[in-house]
Amino acid sequence: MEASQKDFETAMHQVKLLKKDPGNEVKLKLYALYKQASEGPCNAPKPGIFDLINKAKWDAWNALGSLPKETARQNYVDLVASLSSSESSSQRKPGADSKQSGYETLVVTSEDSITKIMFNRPNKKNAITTQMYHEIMHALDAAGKDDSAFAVFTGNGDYYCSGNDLNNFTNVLPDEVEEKAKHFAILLRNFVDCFINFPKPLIAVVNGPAVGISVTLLGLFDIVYASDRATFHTPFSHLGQSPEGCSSYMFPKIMGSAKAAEMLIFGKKLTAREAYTQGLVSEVFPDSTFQEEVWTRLKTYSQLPPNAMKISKQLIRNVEKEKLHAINSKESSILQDRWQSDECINAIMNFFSKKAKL
Ligand SMILES: CCCC/C=C/CC(=O)SCCNC(=O)CCNC(=O)[C@H](O)C(C)(C)COP(=O)(O)OP(=O)(O)OC[C@H]1O[C@@H](n2cnc3c(N)ncnc32)[C@H](O)[C@@H]1OP(=O)(O)O
Repeated sequence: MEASQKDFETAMHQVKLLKKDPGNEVKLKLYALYKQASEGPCNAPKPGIFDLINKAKWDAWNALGSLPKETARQNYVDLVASLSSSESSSQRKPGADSKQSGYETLVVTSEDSITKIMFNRPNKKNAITTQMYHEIMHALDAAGKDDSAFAVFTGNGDYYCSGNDLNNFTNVLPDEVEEKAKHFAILLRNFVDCFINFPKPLIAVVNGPAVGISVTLLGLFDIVYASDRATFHTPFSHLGQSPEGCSSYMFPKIMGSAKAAEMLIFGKKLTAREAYTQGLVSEVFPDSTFQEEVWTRLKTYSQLPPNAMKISKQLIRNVEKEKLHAINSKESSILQDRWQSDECINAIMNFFSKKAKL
């Protein structure tokens, strides 16, 4: 059920009862969601650069873009619920719903036999930092072993995920480039291996635009539900890079080589409907009812016998597992070279000099 105005007001009251200061990042998130839910997209003039507090608040609100009021209200209620529940977790009975601790870039929750892994850097469009890669690997490992029926990825805020955080490649001295590239190739390979190996059904709830590695990985997901606001974009050539996440194999297999080439070589951005037509997405929902429809459906599916679902997923996927590992290894090693190329280094510098936003 979508959060009502009454739920929203109750949550506003609950915030005041929190005993622990949730920290500035969370407070900014609460502020932004509150403003978006009550007033809609940011319409206030941007504060001056020296007005630090008001600028941080404005940035947080503005980062929510055109997120619908209802979704903001729901996210606000969910966030307050997760803050309240983590405060009272010491009194909670074992087995009850819980937000898992130890994550800074994700919100990981277990509810209704579903492990939900939410990218949680909405101000940065959920770009994946090195820390986030590690947290995702950790969350997947735990979700594979816990008693949930399946795992669901989604994004907080207006984006699903803007792909690799390009800051991962900045502040590297010239004589460190080779070593860093090797380090990231190993990280990438290990990261994608976790998706190839994940033993249970893996579902993506694509709440908004998806870029780069967050798109390519979808070929390794079992079901992809998308809001009609979502887009799918892999600007590898623009960045002097090449495909990863086994997309060089999975995308041609899913959508045919001609369509895959438009995405992977030319960086063609697909709408949710196009991604559905091309077989990358299982179903598209209107954004206004997306969360309610998808989660109602997933809660029903999560009551199916978990072992049967797990065995079916493995039957479908395991035939190609070794091949996927080999492809992942090859893609990672090619990227290791690409990251050291002038094409790639210049493209990343352009992004940060704001000349070439993709
Ligand atoms: C180690 C393994 C490596 C695996 C390799 C994977 C390859 C890829 O994933 S390639 C794809 C990389 N991603 C991109 O190229 C996207 C870059 N971002 C953008 O083009 C735009 O930010 C956007 C289209 C996603 C959103 O544009 P919009 O105008 O709406 O918002 P912004 O003001 O640009 O973004 C807000 C804020 O977030 C920062 N940000 C967003 N995405 C990234 C990113 N991928 N890396 C770093 N930072 C990102 C953006 O800089 C803004 O930050 P400030 O508010 O501080 O300016």
